[in-house]
Amino acid sequence: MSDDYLSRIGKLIRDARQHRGWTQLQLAEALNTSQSAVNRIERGNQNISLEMIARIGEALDSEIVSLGYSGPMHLRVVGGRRLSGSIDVKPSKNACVALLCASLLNSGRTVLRRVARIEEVFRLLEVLGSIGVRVRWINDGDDLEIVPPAELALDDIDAEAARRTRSIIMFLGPLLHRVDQFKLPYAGGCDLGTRTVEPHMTALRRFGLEIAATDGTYHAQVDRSVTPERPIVLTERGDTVTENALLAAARHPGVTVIRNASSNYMVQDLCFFLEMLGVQVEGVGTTTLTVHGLAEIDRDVDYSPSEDPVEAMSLIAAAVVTSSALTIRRAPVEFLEVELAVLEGMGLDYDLTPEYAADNGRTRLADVTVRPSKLEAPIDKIHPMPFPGLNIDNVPFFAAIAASAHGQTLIHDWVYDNRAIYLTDLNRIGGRLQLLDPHRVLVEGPTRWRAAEMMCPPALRPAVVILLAMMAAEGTSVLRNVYVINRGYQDLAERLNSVGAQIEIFRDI
Ligand SMILES: CC(=O)N[C@H]1[C@@H](OP(=O)(O)OP(=O)(O)OC[C@H]2O[C@@H](n3ccc(=O)[nH]c3=O)[C@H](O)[C@@H]2O)O[C@H](CO)[C@@H](O)[C@@H]1O
Ligand SMILES: C=C(OP(=O)(O)O)C(=O)O
Repeated sequence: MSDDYLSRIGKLIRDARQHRGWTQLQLAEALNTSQSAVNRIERGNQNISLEMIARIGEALDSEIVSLGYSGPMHLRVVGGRRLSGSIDVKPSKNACVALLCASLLNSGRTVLRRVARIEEVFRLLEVLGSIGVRVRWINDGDDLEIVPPAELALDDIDAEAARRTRSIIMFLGPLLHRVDQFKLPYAGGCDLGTRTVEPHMTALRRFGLEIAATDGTYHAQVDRSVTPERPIVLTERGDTVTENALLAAARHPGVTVIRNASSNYMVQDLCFFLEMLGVQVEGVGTTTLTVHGLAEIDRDVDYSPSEDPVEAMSLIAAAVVTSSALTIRRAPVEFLEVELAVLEGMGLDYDLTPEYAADNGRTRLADVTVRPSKLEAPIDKIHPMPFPGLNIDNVPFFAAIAASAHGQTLIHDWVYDNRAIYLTDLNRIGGRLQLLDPHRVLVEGPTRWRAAEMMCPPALRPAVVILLAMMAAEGTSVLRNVYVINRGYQDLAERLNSVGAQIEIFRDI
């Protein structure tokens, strides 16, 4: 094996070990070897047999080091199959990433239940692990346990992992209370055009944080004499900016008022978690949040993030485009009300069970049963608004649904510069979408989807929309490089197969 291979395998092993929250010594004991041998393997300084790679994979319960699993992942979709039965919605990516950042506020042990095993979470766990936070999957890998160290090793931050996620920006709020001076790599995420971080800087400046951005790095400096005496007025009602302000306010020992706050699902989950940490938050679900912060937080807490409304919408769309009868269980209906009202207007035949509480005790869930329906294009355009409007991340699914409906639908994504453009990839599998300008697409339906082979667009929701259309297209399609889908959905292919889809996963070796 060449040295390059050895160091790549060594890095995979180190990452898998850190995912499990194991020390090198623990892994050495499981393998009946010495800690120095594990250290050499991880540094790529040790020739390693195939048998040893397999044993390490087994010990760490990680496919990362399984042979043949290192290349990009692709999907082969045999379309034209109806779905049936029921499928559960998983906890949301966006709440999970906010809560992982929020765990940095707490010196105690944070347990997060049923955290989605998705790439976005994995990247943040790599970052947390690299700065010395003890993170490990417990209870058969269902739940996460997080224990920050007394001192964070911020100089050792895994910059590569950090740059692959936008959520790293939410480290700023918690970190500004822990260190006076620090560096963070620039935030990444879906390629959706320019996504400003200026609103974050404006909000956090009120807590004394000053940022200079040079060479792909944010250089942060905290002036502890600055505190938010007056209300913080957000210049845009963004989700992560609201969360960052909440995270900063949580450990500001005083009252912080945040106006024009997002009241979206992930913000609510974060507020419920903060309350569990002892931080009182008034106004949850409204656009004014009043936070009674604590200088120190040291509690052992156990929290269950709520289900993902965007995943629920994806599954509803899967049923619609494949003309299937499908029950989507544990859908957070409160965050789907406008979406369901629009679908009802288009003629969707569906019903809802009585509501029940999510495991966080607060979010309202219901099971949605969707039946095959003859859909008509909506009279008015589909456009997003901050909650309680139609969720921006659900807009792409309306493109697929509109393509199944009779007539023309105008989709207006005023938020992102690129996302509407990616929707026109649907034309390569039989869609009739016309880009009017970068924000507006006219969709003509109904569509006779046809199988094709293509690359995923570099954005999560449009990529899933392509997958759904492939499921509706007769014949075999191939969707290449689905990392972007795995950023936000756990085992999507397997779960869709469990309700009748035929999707095969394959990888380059
Ligand atoms: C990790 C996470 O939670 N990500 C979500 C979060 O990202 P996040 O909070 O990072 O969203 P951004 O800050 O990128 O905002 C989205 C876009 O909307 C614009 N904007 C936003 C609010 C507003 O009132 N006016 C305005 O113009 C921003 O300039 C930007 O272009 O919110 C987005 C919008 O709901 C969602 O798509 C993302 O899934
Ligand atoms: C845009 C999205 O996410 P992120 O903010 O993580 O890029 C999304 O979830 O569709």
